[in-house]
Amino acid sequence: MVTRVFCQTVLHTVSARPLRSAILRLIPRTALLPWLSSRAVSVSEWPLLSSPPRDYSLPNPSWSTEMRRLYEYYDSLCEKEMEGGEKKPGGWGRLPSYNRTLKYAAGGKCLSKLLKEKARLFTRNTEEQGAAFEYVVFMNKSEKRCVCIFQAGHLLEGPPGNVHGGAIATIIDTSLGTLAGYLSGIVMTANLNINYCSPIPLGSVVLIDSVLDKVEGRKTFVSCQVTSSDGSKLHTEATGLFISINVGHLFGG
Ligand SMILES: CCCCC/C=C\C/C=C\C/C=C\C/C=C\CCCC(=O)SCCNC(=O)CCNC(=O)[C@H](O)C(C)(C)COP(=O)(O)OP(=O)(O)OC[C@H]1O[C@@H](n2cnc3c(N)ncnc32)[C@H](O)[C@@H]1OP(=O)(O)O
Repeated sequence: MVTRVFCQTVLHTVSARPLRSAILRLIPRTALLPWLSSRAVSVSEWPLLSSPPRDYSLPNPSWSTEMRRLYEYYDSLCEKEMEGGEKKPGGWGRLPSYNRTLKYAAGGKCLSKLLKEKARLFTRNTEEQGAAFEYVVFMNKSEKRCVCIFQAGHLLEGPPGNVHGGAIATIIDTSLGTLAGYLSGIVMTANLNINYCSPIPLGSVVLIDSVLDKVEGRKTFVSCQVTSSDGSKLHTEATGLFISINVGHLFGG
């Protein structure tokens, strides 16, 4: 039962296939239900979850016209199922985003001691829409690239009227970490190198365009540029090194 809930949770919260596979490898094969083995499971197929968790990557009323315009643009590039079951190829896919990665596994044998009930993903830790990090990540698997559309809320102030450098580092880490995790499985940030070129006004919408530079064994090197939404102004540039880990490393192993 616990295993089943854990599997559901992983499938529900982790959209990147390598990362998802890595987590599911933790679970004895015999315990996996046949329907979990090789396919994505839609929310409606999860009878154990009373209500699906909120997907924070979907538009909400706090999103500005520019944020919505960019969302709709990238959404239009996404692979979509058309009438008759045919898939419209697009190359892009939107990654869902939740605030409690392993909430439903909290009753698990070893996980119960390790997971904190009150823990929340840092970038999704307020329910107040528009207050902090409003963002959505679109992934392009074949280009090994992702674009994060980010609207910075009023709680992220650093220099008056502008976004805090730590908040910028956070959304960069999130974008680069999402790309590295999507491509390489479970990873941790080992190094982030950031150049702040021009301030980001609070409330504005920026694009974080991240690409894979190279993979060397356990090391995934990625980089990104943060620009104004029309691409005319460079706000920030960064490189990141992410190291593939075994999941036990997260729990002191
Ligand atoms: C239950 C499972 C749950 C899994 C998660 C599931 C779902 C997630 C879902 C949603 C999340 C959504 C989005 C993700 C968003 C953001 C991601 C945020 C990521 C973070 O916010 S994460 C926190 C900050 N992060 C740390 O807290 C790391 C602390 N740190 C360590 O934990 C270790 O330090 C580690 C693991 C990094 C390496 O340790 P290690 O022992 O495994 O490996 P080792 O040291 O041997 O290094 C191997 C090779 O990397 C080279 N190397 C290492 N470090 C280097 C450096 N700094 N510069 C240059 N090269 C370096 C070595 O030189 C060697 O290279 P070589 O092989 O060539 O010799």
